[in-house]
Amino acid sequence: TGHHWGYGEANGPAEWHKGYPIAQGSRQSPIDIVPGSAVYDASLSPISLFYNNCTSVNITNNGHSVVVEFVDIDDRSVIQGGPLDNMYRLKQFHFHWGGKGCGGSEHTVSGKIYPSELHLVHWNAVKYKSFGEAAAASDGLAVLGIFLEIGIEHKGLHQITDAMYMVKFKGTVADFKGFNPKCLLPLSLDFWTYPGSLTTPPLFESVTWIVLKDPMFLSEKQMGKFRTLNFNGEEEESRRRMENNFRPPQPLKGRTVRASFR
Ligand SMILES: Cc1cc(=S)c(O)co1
Ligand SMILES: [Zn+2]
Repeated sequence: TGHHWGYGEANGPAEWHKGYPIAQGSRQSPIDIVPGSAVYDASLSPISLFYNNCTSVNITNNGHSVVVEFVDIDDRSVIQGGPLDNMYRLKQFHFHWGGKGCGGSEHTVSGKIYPSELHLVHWNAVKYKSFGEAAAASDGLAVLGIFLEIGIEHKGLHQITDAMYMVKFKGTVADFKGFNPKCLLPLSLDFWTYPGSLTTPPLFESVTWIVLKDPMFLSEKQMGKFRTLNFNGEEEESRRRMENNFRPPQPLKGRTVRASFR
């Protein structure tokens, strides 16, 4: 059916406003984070991640990214603290990345773009009955953003990059049990936070963003495995390598970015 959004010339971020007018809204994501302009807020408590009983279910290629999904029928894996008024349930995580030698993060820091960015998506199950309902509510989602930087290989990431051959094409899914994303966190949980949106259509302005200051590191070889994924389905003749699946920074429109650290 019709024209679907993507990251190509004809259907990429610059075109999304045609199908999703909120793309030009007042709290869109990502943004360029300028540390010098962030406001230190001593009232921000530390972020707490209770992932010890998290239950990963599968890994899938949805034609836009590679996604690991979790059981979210109870509060077994939640994020709380920081700017959040209550706990939010972990639903899935996914990545955005660039082409070889190129940037691919969505948030930038004083214009610096990272090779990739990990998004851990959580929803407010205290106030809303489903992810879908929460995703459309101004305080419905909390996304933890973690930059990826090229460096030493990441031991915890191997389980993910080793599974990518099973989800090469759009619409493929594979079992992916027993993965705890806690292993992906950097040492420091210092963060910036601001009110924003999903970075893909429908671009709902429902996300409290929590972006960690420090990146996690992975090797170029591991980063290369992300680029073995395809945007296209196995049956499509046009083979399109999955890369540059990131939305560029959007206007701040008067928003304040708060910092949990001095
Ligand atoms: C729910 C969701 C959140 C983000 S940030 C994304 O890229 C896709 O879907
Ligand atoms: Zn994302």
